[in-house]
Amino acid sequence: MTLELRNVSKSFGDKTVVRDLSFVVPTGQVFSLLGLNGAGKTTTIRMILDILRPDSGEILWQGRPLQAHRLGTLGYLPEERGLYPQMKVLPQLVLFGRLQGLSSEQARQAALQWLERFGIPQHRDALVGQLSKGNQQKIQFIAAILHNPDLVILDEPFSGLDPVNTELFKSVFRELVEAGKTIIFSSHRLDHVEALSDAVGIIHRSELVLSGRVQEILDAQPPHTVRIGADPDAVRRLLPPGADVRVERGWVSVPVRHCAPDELLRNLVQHGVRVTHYEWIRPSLQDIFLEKVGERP
Ligand SMILES: Nc1ncnc2c1ncn2[C@@H]1O[C@H](COP(=O)(O)OP(=O)(O)OP(=O)(O)O)[C@@H](O)[C@H]1O
Repeated sequence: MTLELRNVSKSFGDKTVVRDLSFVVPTGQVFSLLGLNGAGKTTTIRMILDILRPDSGEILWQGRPLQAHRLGTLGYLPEERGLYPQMKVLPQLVLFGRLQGLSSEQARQAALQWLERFGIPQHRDALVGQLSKGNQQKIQFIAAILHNPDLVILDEPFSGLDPVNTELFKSVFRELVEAGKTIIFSSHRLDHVEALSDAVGIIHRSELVLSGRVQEILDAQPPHTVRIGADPDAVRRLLPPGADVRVERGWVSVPVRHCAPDELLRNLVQHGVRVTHYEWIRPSLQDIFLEKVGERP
């Protein structure tokens, strides 16, 4: 009961864009695809959607090719807007619902519920092209999930959203997870990825360079920094000259490679320095990503 990519490759001309990609997403899990611009994420998503055919390899949902499943199995939010700007919101959502196998009435009821959930029932009769960017993104999101698909693919779902709407999208996202949906999503916002995903795959130059459960990847990293609540000068005095001591918002940070953390804490206490906080910091997903791709995103 999974989405499975087995040794999938795709080239355009002589350029290989996805090379021998394999991963498994169990039903009900959230899997994030990460990578720099041009790494091959959207191409991978398009192959899962059967918009593009892999040159080799297989893509299976519940053990069968996606085309073999009933209409409406899949919901997709594309990175580029895919709406009709000259069409009104409600008729447009009804159209999308019907294309996914709903009756007009089912599509209308679902659209009205989701417009309410996203806080924009008043826009049902507006032209889509006249809505703000964030509200168009809400319509795009509704179009992806209106027909209650089992597999939901979201390409950059949070782009163009203000902080309030980002939180709203996150809460809808969590509701989809609670409802047992399998979700594949791609985002350059690694804080969202860390907060929302069960597992990630990092694609770099067309290849999967790291994949696994987020918590296991994070737990496997040794701490790289000590964050201390204490007088920065007192900390500096107890470190070798030239140690990289940073002070940010009242916290003192020292890379682990510049101090022996246990010894530093002992020394601080022995020297009577008041320590209000002492924490070992592990690399975040953003740190791990930057290390794997070796470049800034
Ligand atoms: N239809 C196509 N014909 C030729 N090259 C293509 C085609 N589609 C994508 N590419 C190339 O494949 C590479 C991967 O593109 P893709 O859109 O999959 O990257 P991405 O990881 O989604 O990037 P981004 O984060 O910028 O969306 C890019 O170099 C792109 O130019």
